[in-house]
Amino acid sequence: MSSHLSTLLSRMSPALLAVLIYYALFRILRWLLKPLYSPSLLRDIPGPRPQSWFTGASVGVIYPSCGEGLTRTKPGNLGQLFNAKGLPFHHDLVERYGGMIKVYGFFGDEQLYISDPRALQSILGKEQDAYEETAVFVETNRVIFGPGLVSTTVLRFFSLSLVRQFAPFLVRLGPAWMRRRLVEWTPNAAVQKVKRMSDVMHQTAVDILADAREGLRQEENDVKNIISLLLRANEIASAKEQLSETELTGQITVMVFGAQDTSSSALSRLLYMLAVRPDIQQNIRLEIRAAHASAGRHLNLDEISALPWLDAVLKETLRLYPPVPFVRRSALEERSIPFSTPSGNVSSVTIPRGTTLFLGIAGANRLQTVWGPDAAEWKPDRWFNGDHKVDSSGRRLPGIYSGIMSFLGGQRSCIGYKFAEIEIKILLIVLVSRFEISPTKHDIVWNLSQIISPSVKTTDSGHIISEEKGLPLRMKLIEEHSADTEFLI
Ligand code: HEM
Repeated sequence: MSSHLSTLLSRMSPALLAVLIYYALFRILRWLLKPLYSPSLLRDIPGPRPQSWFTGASVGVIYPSCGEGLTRTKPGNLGQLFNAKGLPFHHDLVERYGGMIKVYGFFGDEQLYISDPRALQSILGKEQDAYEETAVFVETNRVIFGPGLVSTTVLRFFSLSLVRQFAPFLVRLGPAWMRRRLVEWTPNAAVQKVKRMSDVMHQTAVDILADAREGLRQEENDVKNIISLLLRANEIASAKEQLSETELTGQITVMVFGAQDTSSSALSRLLYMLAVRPDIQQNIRLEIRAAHASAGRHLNLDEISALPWLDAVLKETLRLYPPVPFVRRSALEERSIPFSTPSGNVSSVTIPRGTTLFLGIAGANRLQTVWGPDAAEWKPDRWFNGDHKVDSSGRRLPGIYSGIMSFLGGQRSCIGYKFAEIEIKILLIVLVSRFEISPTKHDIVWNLSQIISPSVKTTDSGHIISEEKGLPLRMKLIEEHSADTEFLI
């Protein structure tokens, strides 16, 4: 390939070559100077000062509360928004600058970080057709969840979170088999780990499809699980609408893994909160016992839904600790986004086509204007105090689940939120009625990736010396249940 290029260049007349080089330089210069002659439409939006033009400057300040992981990164770096230890940074950002914030991506690219209810209503509501998932999100998912498409990382010196930004470009590097080879040859442990993960996900999806087909064959029409229903619907769809085998596998992967890590993240945080708050754990236990005593049999879905402490604890934990703290969108065309200013007035900002928006799920879930001055505290009983989930101008957050944003809102909100709710409640009923849950002496940290996950931190003189994924908790069997062979649920 390079010999072709050098042959081509050697045959080109020097004059033509010079014109091409000058033209390329002109385009680059024009792009670099654009901010000087065309003032930014986002110039009045507050936000942290840019410090690095190349990697984007998310913040001009190092937040002491962000922990060692963040203070170790260079200031003014996209890595801060995507840093594994960057959760407090996201919280501080919204507390400091409010619901509409300007942050910076690569090459000074201006982006918005939005938690304001009015703006979110517009983006996820009546204007939702003007926004789409970012190319980064789509391509990364295609790379990781799509079969044989592992092609992210030839840039071994970048961390994976940063590499994610390059996925849209890298995914165009030739056909799938070539990208696969590139990844196989990349001498980087993180890249190889993603490749193995992707392979396991793909193989699992293939196995699930095969099992579902076998189940359908044996049980004919009496199959009710979601994957068999999908397969059957696909079989009877017209040829034009039918999903290919690759698309089917991709759907299964997204469904299984979109459901798994989010739910397990939520459950981890719930168990942890109950461990550190034995009083509230006991409230749940008592109401479960009372419900069992009055029903005298397994609780049905309505009876489970009617347990007030269980419900309040789930809502409050998902509010304060959403497993997915933000999602991103890209503007398909120029749009105006209305938002409330700190003084309570309505303002608006016009965003150019292609602007990247961070939809701040965690930020919106903690807005004092919506949740009150104790917004940053875990207080399940706030859910007993009536509906105060509107901001000062009467705006509700457009979250699909009780006005919290954890499952998002609008047409691309979580399709599995009801399933997640009931699944988590059933698991908690089983665990809390059988075990007393308490914390261990381990130091737990909550890591930010696309989804939050816990790990155990070992420190020496204030420095992290090791970290291991997991959440050790003490589970003590409650005496009266030691002879149980069956749970009442
Ligand atoms: C606590 C558990 C869960 C949380 C916090 C959660 C959160 C979310 C969020 C925030 C989104 C929007 C992502 C975006 O637009 O970028 C989403 C989408 C999605 N979720 Fe969940 N989810 C959970 C459980 C589940 C379960 C159990 C399933 C499946 C049974 C599921 C399936 C999906 C799917 C397929 C989408 C994509 C929907 C679309 O793009 O149209 N999720 N989820």
